[in-house]
Amino acid sequence: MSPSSEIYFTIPNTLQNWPWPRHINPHYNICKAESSAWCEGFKAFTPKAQKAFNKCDFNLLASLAYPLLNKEGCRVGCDLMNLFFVIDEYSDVADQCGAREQADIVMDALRHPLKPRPEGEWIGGEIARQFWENATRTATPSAQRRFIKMFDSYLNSVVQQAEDRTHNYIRDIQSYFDVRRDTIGAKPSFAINEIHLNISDEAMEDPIIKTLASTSIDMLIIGNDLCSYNVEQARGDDGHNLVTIVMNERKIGLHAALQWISNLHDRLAAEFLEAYKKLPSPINPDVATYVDGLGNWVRGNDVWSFESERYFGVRGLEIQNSRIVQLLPKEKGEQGNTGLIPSTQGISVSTIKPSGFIQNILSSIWIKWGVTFLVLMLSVASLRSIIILHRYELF
Ligand SMILES: CC(C)=CCC/C(C)=C/CC/C(C)=C/COP(=O)(O)OP(=O)(O)O
Ligand SMILES: [Mg+2]
Ligand SMILES: [Mg+2]
Ligand SMILES: [Mg+2]
Repeated sequence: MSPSSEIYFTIPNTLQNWPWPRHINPHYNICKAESSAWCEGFKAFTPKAQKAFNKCDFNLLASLAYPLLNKEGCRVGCDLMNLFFVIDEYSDVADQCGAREQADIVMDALRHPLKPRPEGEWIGGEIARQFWENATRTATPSAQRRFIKMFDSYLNSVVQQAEDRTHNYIRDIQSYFDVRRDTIGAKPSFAINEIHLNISDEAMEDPIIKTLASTSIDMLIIGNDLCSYNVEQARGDDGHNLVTIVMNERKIGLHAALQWISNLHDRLAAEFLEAYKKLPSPINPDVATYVDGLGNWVRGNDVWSFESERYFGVRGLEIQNSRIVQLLPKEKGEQGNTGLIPSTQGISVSTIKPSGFIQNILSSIWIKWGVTFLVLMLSVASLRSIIILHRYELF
C-alpha cells in the first residue's frame, strides 16, 4: 500500500454560517425519475459506468440548487446537470482536439435545436439538442440568450483545461481563477435560475449583482475543489484544482493550503453578504428571486457533494459531519481517467467511492498470494527433481 493512504486531511466547514439553508425542490422525485430515464436512454456509458454515474445523482444537485423553480424549471435543471456531467466525464479525459470537437458539436446542437444530428456523431450532441429543445419551450428570451453565451464560454474554457492538462501546465492562483470561473459551469447554471424571469442586461450589469454573482462563483469553485480534491489527485487530474494550485504557488503543504483556501472562502462569504445588504429597497422581485438563487446554489452544491456518492462514496454523510478524509493512493491508470467513459471502464468505481479503493487493496493482496503460491510450487518442484537425481546418483 502506498504511504499516502496513511495521510488524513480535514475539509474546512466553510458554510457554517451561510444564511441559506438546505432547501430541496418539491418536484425532485418526479424530475429525477424522468430526467434519469431520459439521460440513460442515450447509452452514453457502459452499464457498469452508468451505474456509477447514477450514484452521483445529478438530479439531486439540480433540485437542491434550484429549490424555487416550478416542475418545468426543475426538469430543465436536472437535464442540464445530467448533460454537464456527461460532458465533464468525456472532456476530463480528452486532449485539446478532442475537447474542441466535443465543444463544437454541443454548441451546434444548442444553436440549432430543431436540426437532426448527423449519423455517428458523439452522443453529447443529441443530449444537448434535446435538452435545449425542451428548455426553449418555457425559457424567456433573456434567459435563453444568456444561457447560450455562457455555455459557449464554459465549453471554450474546458478546451483550455484540456490543453493545460495535455502540457502538464500548472497555473498560478490568479490565472487558475480566470479559467476556473468558466470551467466550474456556474454562469450557464445561473441562467437557469432566471429561466422564467425577465431580467434586463442593465440589471445584470449592476455592480452589486456582479459582486454577488462573482463571489458565489468563487465559493462554488472552492466548494467543488475541496470536495473533489481527493478523487482528482488520485487519478492525477488535480492540475485543475485550487488545492494543488495553492500548494504549488505558495510552496506549502496540504494542510496549510486548506487553511489558506478556508480563509479565502470566509472573505468571499463576507463580501457576498455585504453586497446583499446593499441591494436597493424596494427591489425588483425578479432580481430578488435571482439573487436568492445564488445563495441557494452555494448551499445546494455543498450539501450535494456529501449527500451524493460522487466524491466520498457511501461515507459522504459521515464525512460531512467529521470533515476528516483519508488521502487516496494515486491510481496506476491513465492520467485524468475518471473511470466512467467506456474506454476506461476498468478502474471505474475506485475513482469515486471508497469501496473501490478497498477492492484495489484486495486485488493487490490476491496478486501477492498468487506470487507466493507460484514460488512455493516452483520450490517443491525443484526439491523433487533434486531428490530424483540424487536417488539415481546423478547428483
Ligand atoms: C460539470 C459541471 C461543469 C457542472 C456545472 C454545474 C455546477 C456549477 C456544479 C457544481 C460544481 C461542479 C461539480 C463543477 C464541476 O467541476 P469539476 O469538473 O471539477 O467537477 P467534478 O469535481 O465533479 O469532476
Ligand atoms: Mg471538469
Ligand atoms: Mg470533473
Ligand atoms: Mg472537481
